[in-house]
Amino acid sequence: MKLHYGDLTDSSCLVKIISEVKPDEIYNLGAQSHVKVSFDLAEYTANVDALGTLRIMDAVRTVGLEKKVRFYQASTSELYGKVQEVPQNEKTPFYPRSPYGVAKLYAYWIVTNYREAYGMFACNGVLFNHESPRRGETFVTRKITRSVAKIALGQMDRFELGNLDAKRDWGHARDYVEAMWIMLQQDTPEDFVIATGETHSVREFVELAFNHIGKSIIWEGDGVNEVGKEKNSGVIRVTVNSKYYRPTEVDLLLGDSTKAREQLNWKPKVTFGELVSEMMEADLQLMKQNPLA
Ligand SMILES: C[C@H]1O[C@H](OP(=O)(O)OP(=O)(O)OC[C@H]2O[C@@H](n3cnc4c(=O)[nH]c(N)nc43)[C@H](O)[C@@H]2O)[C@@H](O)[C@@H](O)C1=O
Repeated sequence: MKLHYGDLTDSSCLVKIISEVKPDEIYNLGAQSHVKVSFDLAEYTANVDALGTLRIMDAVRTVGLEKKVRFYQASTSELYGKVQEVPQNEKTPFYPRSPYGVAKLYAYWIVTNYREAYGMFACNGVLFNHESPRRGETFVTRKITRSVAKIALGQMDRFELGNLDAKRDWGHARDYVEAMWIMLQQDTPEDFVIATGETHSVREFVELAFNHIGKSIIWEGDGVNEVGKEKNSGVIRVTVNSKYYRPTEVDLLLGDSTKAREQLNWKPKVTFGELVSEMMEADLQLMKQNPLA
């Protein structure tokens, strides 16, 4: 395996890498992927997430591999944003709610357009949130499991979150990466929703993470004044800080992956409870080994 340095904002390096490697498959997972950050870095997010996708596809055409390369685009449930129906499937209209979502909307359509215009084997995987112990520390699931692990080990007293009512269809990244690969092994390129079909609130994720360390959380107050307390001791473990709110929020995501289940014979293997446990165990280990992690 060889690592090539490159950047989605640099067309010439993309052409060089693709002409050297002559790949059979390309998985475009590159992005500024943090939704909240995209409000502060809107132009950069558009450049990387929207035009970056165009740059890769054009690089494939420039080197004459458009009939050979299979291309996977990391599309996202953030396209549904202010959801127009519940649950969301491949036919649900899009209504993105962040610069990230809008950039990914461009990417979705340029993939579709290049597939139709140039006969490229290109697929949009419309993946709902997928998590694992490798999740970045500033995404809500990992932020919770890291913080709860630190609380269990006496390294932290409490932590802050934003909107506790947001609901997400959270699956395990391992299952979802398998779906990406299966999409590219088909006879024809198509778009697929990948989701568990279950939705849970941030609040529920917190409760399960604390259950994993033998603690129950009860909630008191409203909005920014809400707190999560340990049921037995009354110690406050979670507070709300409005700095984590987004200017426009995606309140509820729930995916319908019937098409993938029927056509790709794909289904998620890891349950929500197993996902939270795996992430908790990994962060307990990490914080034991390195309290400064
Ligand atoms: C599919 C999609 O999945 C991800 O996007 P995301 O859903 O925005 O992920 P997240 O973990 O940042 O937020 C989930 C929810 O949790 C709420 N929330 C509350 N309190 C905090 C908090 O303290 N931090 C964060 N980050 N979120 C918080 C927040 O307001 C939101 O409603 C990316 O991979 C993206 O690239 C992607 O494509």
